[in-house]
Amino acid sequence: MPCSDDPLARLYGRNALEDTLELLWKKQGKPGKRRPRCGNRELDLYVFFESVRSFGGISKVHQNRLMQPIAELLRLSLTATSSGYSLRLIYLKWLKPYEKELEQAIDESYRKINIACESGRQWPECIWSKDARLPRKRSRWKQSGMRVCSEDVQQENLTEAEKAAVFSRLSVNEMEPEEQVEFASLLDLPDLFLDIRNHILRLWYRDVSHRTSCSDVLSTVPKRYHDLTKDIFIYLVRQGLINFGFLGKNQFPILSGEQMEKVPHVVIVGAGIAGLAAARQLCSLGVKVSIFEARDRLGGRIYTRMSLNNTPIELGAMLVTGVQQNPLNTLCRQLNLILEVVQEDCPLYDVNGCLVPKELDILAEDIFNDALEETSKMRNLYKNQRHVSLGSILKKLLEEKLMIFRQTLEANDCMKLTTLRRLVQWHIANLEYACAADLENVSLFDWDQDDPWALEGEHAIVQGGFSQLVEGLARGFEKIGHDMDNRSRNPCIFLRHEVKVIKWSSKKKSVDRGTKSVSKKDSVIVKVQTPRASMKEVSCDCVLITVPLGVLKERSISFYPDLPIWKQEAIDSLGFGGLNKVCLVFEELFWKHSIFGALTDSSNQRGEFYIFWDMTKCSGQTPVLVTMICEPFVGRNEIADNHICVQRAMNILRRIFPNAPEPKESFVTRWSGDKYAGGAYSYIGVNSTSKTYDLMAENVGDVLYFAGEATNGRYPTTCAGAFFSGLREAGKIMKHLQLDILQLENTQKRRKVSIFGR
Ligand SMILES: Cc1cc2nc3c(=O)[nH]c(=O)nc-3n(C[C@H](O)[C@H](O)[C@H](O)COP(=O)(O)OP(=O)(O)OC[C@H]3O[C@@H](n4cnc5c(N)ncnc54)[C@H](O)[C@@H]3O)c2cc1C
Repeated sequence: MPCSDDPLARLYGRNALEDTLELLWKKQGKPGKRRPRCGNRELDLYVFFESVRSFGGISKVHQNRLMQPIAELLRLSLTATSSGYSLRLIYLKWLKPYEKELEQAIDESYRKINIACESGRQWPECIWSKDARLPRKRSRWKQSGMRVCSEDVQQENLTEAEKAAVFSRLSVNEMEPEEQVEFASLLDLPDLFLDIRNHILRLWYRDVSHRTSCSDVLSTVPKRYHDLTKDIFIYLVRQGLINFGFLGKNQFPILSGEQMEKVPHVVIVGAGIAGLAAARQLCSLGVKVSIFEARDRLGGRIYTRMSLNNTPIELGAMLVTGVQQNPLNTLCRQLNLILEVVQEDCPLYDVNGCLVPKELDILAEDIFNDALEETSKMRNLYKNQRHVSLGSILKKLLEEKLMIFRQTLEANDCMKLTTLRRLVQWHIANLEYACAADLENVSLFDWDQDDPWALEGEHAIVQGGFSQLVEGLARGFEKIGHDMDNRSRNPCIFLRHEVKVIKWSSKKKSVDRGTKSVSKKDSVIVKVQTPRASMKEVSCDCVLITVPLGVLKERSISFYPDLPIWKQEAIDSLGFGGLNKVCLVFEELFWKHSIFGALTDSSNQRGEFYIFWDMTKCSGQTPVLVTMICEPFVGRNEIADNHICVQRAMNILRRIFPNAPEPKESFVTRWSGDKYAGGAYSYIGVNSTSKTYDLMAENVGDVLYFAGEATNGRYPTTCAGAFFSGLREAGKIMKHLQLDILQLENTQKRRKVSIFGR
């Protein structure tokens, strides 16, 4: 029987090994035999035994000198000679005498689980790979086709559990740094941790429309591992890795009036995706949550407006970036929404309206990418000048490359160089779109610090509009748009309620372990301006602030006492830039590409209407084009009238399509001038570093928590990053308030779950 590639089967195999060894030791009068150690750590006997077996037994391992790869499977950093020798001795002493019994017991456990899988009883379905053997390699998958309904993500060579781990952005066969901290006692047995963790993730990803309960998980796992499984389950819930989003009707427990008094109360400022993600997570655990939102709508920088003929127009975010690993993909599955993958091909039109010849287009892209690559090598050269900008170095390098190219040209070929210059400007604009900043303000050192965490997969748009995700997250919350007087037992979102003042104290609070409630003595006071412009005070145990960085920079919310200096400095130094859209609704479709670019004459216009996105698929019918205005040209367009912005966009479009008709409807955004946004998204400016994001995320004195796009250094700028940050802070608050996730689960079961989720 080969080793299993399935974590659950491995858990049963491990359990069988442990049972058998204990029995045999007991028979020999050696109960509770201590575990062998090697390289200063406890040896994982199950992995050891199965690895030796998969290599054909200890004699073969010895003959063929295979102990080194086995040491690697055991994660031992031993030299070839010492590992071979000591491991062999350990095997001969601890496992060899029991080989037969162990083989029988493990194989029997594999057989049983196989039968259970085939008959669909008792254990959940397992992927059983006949040739699978340790180690499991993390592999990637091919990009999928045009339409993604996420369950059809076909990942090659990955088992179901491995897919679940990859979906969760976790390493399949390594403990993540956070996991190592939380489960330090398992550092010697990471495979045990990983098998349980990956198994739980798999159960969740099998059906993300329902809550995966701890008892569901325990019913599948050998008793020996129940305590550990509970801990890992709680950790995964707290980290927002399972049981997030919209989980059917029975999501929120109903609290009696008396319970409402006792449970902790959390105020969330802002009903963007970060605030809603946190609110949903906290409510599902029985926390009393009140969300205050200054606008009269949900979603913040996710804003789908309906045109006159009911066509969804994305005025804010429009792309689900990296669909395969994006948690918003899971939300789309839960809400039965369809994601349409965007074709990446982006032909570029020159100022004369003709397509740029392919070879020139490729050449310009190569020049740009080479120069960009070289900027990272320049970091060493400028390491003592932290304020050097990406723009200053990149532009120098580009100029050098263009000069070299010029020397290769014939005298009559100078047109080529001019086009090449325009193309290079286009690429600069495109990077300024991604950064929401003039590259002259972007840090040379850290601008791309989030690259290692880029989410896998293509980009996609949400059919019907992005705001549906936000509406989904807000299901079950009562929306109150008038002066607040919350008698409702439902969790509430108070629209048109602007938080003006937050009074807080960093004094430690006492948590009553009996009731798990936090003493109200030092609670935070939040002052809110209601729709009728009166001020109300609300007290709570802690506040989660999810307002955009632009709002914090403006100091539109006053803190008493002031925020600590480190926090205020982080707010002041992190960059926050602009991006606007002009959305054009047409009667008929007259373009053929999903995305296309337009070159401009002068670098002084490079980011104005330089790219056009076909958003027709968002509605499915009405032709819509969206074009961008990027930094550093956002300001001058925000002061222009709408019709002027539309005409500027149309002028560019008519260079390409001279007969383009007037749009029948148009929308122009002004995110930088928006009082409740102050810009589009964050970037690492010349005064900040990647660490600034960590400071943005740090809570102040267990009472002020911060979420939102600008608090997520791994996934900044995006909706996914904002969503993650909401879950992250909900997890921190759960931990601080000592919320007992399992106790809540049991209470819900006893009450047969009364709900107010619709
Ligand atoms: C034009 C544009 C295009 C974008 N494109 C994409 C894209 O394609 N893909 C992508 O992933 N991301 C994109 N983004 C970024 C994305 O929209 C954001 O990262 C994300 O929506 C941020 O969510 P959030 O919850 O952190 O903040 P927000 O959505 O801004 O939510 C914060 C909320 O706080 C509220 N608020 C502010 N002040 C107060 C106050 N005093 N009291 C109460 N409430 C207050 C605001 O009204 C807002 O609703 C784009 C952004 C813009 C502007």
